[in-house]
Amino acid sequence: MFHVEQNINLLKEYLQRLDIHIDRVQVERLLAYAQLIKEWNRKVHLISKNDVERVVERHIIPSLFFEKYLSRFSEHGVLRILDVGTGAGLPGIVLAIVEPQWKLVLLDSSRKKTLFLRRVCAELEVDAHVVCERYEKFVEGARDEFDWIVARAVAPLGELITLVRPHLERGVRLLTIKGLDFMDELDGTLLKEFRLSAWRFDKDLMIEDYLKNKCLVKVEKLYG
Ligand SMILES: C[S@@+](CC[C@H](N)C(=O)[O-])C[C@H]1O[C@@H](n2cnc3c(N)ncnc32)[C@H](O)[C@@H]1O
Repeated sequence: MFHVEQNINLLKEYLQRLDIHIDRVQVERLLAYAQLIKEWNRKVHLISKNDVERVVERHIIPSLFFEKYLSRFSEHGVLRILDVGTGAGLPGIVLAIVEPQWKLVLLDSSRKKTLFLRRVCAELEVDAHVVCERYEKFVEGARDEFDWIVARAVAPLGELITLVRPHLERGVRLLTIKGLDFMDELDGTLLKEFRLSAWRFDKDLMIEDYLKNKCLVKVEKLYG
């Protein structure tokens, strides 16, 4: 059973704690999205079975962290964001719901998952461009410019940086979410080329243990 009341309350609590202001329709869309994940997860492996009842705290709220961080860069306009390995649309769909003026491209190599994403966009009137392709192929023909790449649970940090290197070398920044021990996932030689900054949410802000040891990591190419 999906604990609707509990999820609404948790979501509202975090929106307030994170100082994110969205209207009632957007809150309903986030919850409807959580419900669609739950329903589709029976036939398509979108998230771990253990997370189905906790989709709000395990998936929606961590995706809101991305929004909170990125929103400071959008004061002067629209952000163009590529979500690499978006899976069920995390964090991309959440960003598209909360920041409908941002331009989101949701990339995943799984046909079934992109089918799900197209359904979410149609059913919830979410404006995002869904692409079913491997990043390595996508980048060959990529014409679009992006400000940021976001990625969650796609690969260990060193592998992720190596994967999206073509965009990092063009000045696009990467934002990902990791455990506090993220440096263990990295070959030190990458630090000669890339600057890493970690951003941790105030521990007191977190009411769910699962979220306490997470941080956002920004990666950008060093020049000079
Ligand atoms: C563990 S899932 C995580 C999905 C989602 N970001 C989340 O946080 O739940 C990783 C996803 O990355 C996709 N993926 C992995 N490598 C990829 C690549 N090189 N290009 C495109 N998609 C990739 C997989 O198909 C899978 O859906």
